[in-house]
Amino acid sequence: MSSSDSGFASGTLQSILWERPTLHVLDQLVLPMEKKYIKVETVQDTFDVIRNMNVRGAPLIAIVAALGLASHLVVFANENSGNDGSFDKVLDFSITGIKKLRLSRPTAVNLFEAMDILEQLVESLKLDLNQSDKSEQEKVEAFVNEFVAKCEWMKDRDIADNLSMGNLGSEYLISKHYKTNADQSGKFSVLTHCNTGSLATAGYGTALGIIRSCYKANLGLDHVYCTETRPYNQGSRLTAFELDHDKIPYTLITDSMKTAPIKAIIVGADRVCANGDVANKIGTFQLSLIANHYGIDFIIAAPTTTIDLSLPSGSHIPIESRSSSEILTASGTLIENDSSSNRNNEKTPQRVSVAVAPDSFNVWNPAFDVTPAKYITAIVTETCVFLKDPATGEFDLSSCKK
Ligand SMILES: CSC[C@H]1O[C@H](OP(=O)(O)O)[C@H](O)[C@@H]1O
Repeated sequence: MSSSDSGFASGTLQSILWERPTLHVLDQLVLPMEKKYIKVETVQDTFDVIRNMNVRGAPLIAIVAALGLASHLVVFANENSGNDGSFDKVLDFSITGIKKLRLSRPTAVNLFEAMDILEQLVESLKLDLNQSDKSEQEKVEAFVNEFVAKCEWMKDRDIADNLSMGNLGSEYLISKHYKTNADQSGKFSVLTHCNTGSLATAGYGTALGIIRSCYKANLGLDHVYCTETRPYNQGSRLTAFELDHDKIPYTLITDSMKTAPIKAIIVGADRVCANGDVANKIGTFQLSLIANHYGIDFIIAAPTTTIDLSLPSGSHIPIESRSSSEILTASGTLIENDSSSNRNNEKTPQRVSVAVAPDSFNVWNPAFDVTPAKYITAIVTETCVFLKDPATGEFDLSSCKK
């Protein structure tokens, strides 16, 4: 089932709609031309919307996985309530769902952090409830309530992290006293890549959250350049849309353009390693080289749920390779076409894909690349801004250096 409205209501940009136990996700494959929510009812639905990138973004992937599993668990528990062995069935269902969702996308560590939390919760509740004198039905009810509450906690934690990161990152940017123009007015612009806003998280965003906070502070940031971010076009379809929606001055540019008058590049992350190497959307690494060539700051914004201290460096990060069709075609939306009008003769957008090369051409489509820590100026999280130790030139992500 999906609810849609063509064009854009002035409502807030909500990547997910959660009304326990029902989950709808905003279909990002048809944004910005169409606002359509998809109801996610099963673990398979959840896997599919993540795998197919109806929803995307490191934090959002984790939260949709958790809430999608929670939604299906409630229905499964109701269908099995009162039957013998229903508690064991619910435990098995949860573990099986967690294992399946771990396979949806490999690079963003947030997904695995969330699945680890849920797996540990299942194990601890299994022990506690089996040691209790509760009935089978009471065990199931207690388990489901705890599981769903934990998933809702992840959603709320993400929003809180983003707001905190926004403040810390804004303070950091302003502390740099960038002077872009001759009048030394302190006005400056930044560039961002891919989408790291409300559409990549449960709300507000990471790098785009910092941009939102800094712009609202009215202490310098007055323009944002965003790259289109081929092949999925997160920048042209999602980030430009978010900036337009928030009335933050922006300019959309191609991925190859590097002539913008910027003072910093600020991007998100899908996985930050122990040494500060970062996996992020393909094209990020070359931006870090450009930043270092021109001597401008290259800043990573990521909640601590994106930090993976188990990996010593970026060479250990699994990089997702996606379908060649995503590169061989440019997807868009057909607006002006008589055949696309509905029975009321209103123009309804139709999603179209146009071939940019024959499908016989050889393609390589890695969704991410790795930026070495040496090209990174700062890593902003919700708890602190990590800077390199001047003595070693290295990040120590186990402690915060403001
Ligand atoms: C807020 S982190 C978003 C992060 O995720 C994006 O990847 P994808 O759109 O493929 O999920 C991109 O790497 C962003 O930086």
